[in-house]
Amino acid sequence: MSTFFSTFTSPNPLKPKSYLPQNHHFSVKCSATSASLPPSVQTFWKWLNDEKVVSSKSPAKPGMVKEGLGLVAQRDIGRNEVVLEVPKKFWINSDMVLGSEIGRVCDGLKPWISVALFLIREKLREDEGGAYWRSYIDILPEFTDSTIFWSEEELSEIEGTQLLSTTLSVKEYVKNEFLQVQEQVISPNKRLFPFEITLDDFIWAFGILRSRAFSRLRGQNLVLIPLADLINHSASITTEDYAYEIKGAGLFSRDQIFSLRSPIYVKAGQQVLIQYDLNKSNAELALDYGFIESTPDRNTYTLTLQISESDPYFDDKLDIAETNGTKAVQYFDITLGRPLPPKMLPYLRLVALGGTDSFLLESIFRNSVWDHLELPFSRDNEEVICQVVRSACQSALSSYRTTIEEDEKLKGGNISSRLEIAIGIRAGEKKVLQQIDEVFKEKEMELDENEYYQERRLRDLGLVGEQGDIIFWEPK
Ligand SMILES: C[S@@+](CC[C@H](N)C(=O)[O-])C[C@H]1O[C@@H](n2cnc3c(N)ncnc32)[C@H](O)[C@@H]1O
Repeated sequence: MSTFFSTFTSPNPLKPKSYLPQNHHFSVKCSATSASLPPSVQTFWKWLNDEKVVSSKSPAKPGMVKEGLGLVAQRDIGRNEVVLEVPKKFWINSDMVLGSEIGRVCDGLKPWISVALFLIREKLREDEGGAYWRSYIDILPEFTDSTIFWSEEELSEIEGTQLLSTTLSVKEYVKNEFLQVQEQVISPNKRLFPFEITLDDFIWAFGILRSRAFSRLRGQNLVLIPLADLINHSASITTEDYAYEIKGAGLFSRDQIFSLRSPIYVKAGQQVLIQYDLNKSNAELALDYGFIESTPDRNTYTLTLQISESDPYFDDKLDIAETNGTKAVQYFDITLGRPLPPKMLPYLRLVALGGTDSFLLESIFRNSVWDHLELPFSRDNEEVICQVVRSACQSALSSYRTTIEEDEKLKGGNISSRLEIAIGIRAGEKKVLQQIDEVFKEKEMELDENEYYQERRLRDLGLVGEQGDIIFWEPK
């Protein structure tokens, strides 16, 4: 049985927030000095020294910080200065796993599954062969505050949120992948996996990869880089430049190295931090890493709109939607404080089009239909989209257990980090829903003032006077 099984049940959400890294095997009370480093981190650092990845002159080394482990500057580090470099030999990715003892049984597996199997095996094995990666595996946390590690009680704090359904779907996905790999790879190869591997082990490995693997690198879609994966995130670093890259190891070398730079000037003793991803929503941050930001535009809500297959005009509508870069089922991410996505209103008007307005679906309008739908098309059509969206918002708002005001009161109190995430997520989603509702409420109030397609058309033909009156040619 894995050692982390017992710690899998996460801390009580009502427990006071603690910055101590309780998710690692060790517990340390003070911060950022090498003397306070737990033995496992010291062993890891010695391993890296012995392997010549680092030296006493390295600009940064592991330290205890409020986010758990982190990288602490040993001296002043300039903006864009290289903080560490890790040669390919120390990377853990699917290619490396294919060349390892379990490689022959991992051929054809999804990259993340083979790396997960590798991590779990290195964690659970007790034979001599496990010595090489032991010091790295030992510094990996048992869990993070990612919602995939939350207990049912903790998850009940995000009841009604989109994050809850995403978390449950992700866990279901991991479970299905686990059952499959257990049947096809683990069970038939008892010699390679002579220990029990549980779903919790698999969720642990998934959580490690989601929170620590680097992606979008040259030729590397998923790679764990020991040491570099100690870098923590800072909300106040907003530079979009990548802080890390893969490059050649030198002029006369074919080897590759992973290089991490500091995006800002860091004083000796301070933590080196980077921006993980400016484009991730709070729900994504909570799911991947187990933290959120207070920046308003990290709050999003995804509206799913669709052209119903039972719509008598389904084929025409789908053709128009696809010609304009949308689909039969279309997701629109709405962000707090930002305008609606540009294609959302035309899409909504298209979905709602019917009755006497359906002439617009005729093929002679195919090239101009989307332009017409950029503006209110008819009063009926505009009224329908307002009603549909407002009632969807109100129904979604009624599925949360708390109001925004109740959430605001709880914020800032003596609460656990997970409860803080839960409150931030549910308040954020509700704010976005209210914002959407507000937009369509205003549109409802403008229904009588809008100019619709027919009026625009008459005006274009010169048939509407300055005051909006229709010009008739009276017989003289
Ligand atoms: C790449 S690891 C960084 C090393 C990690 N702190 C550790 O102790 O091993 C990413 C994890 O660090 C923690 N973390 C990083 N930045 C954070 C932040 N700004 N606030 C809270 N936790 C953070 C989260 O647990 C996240 O899943």
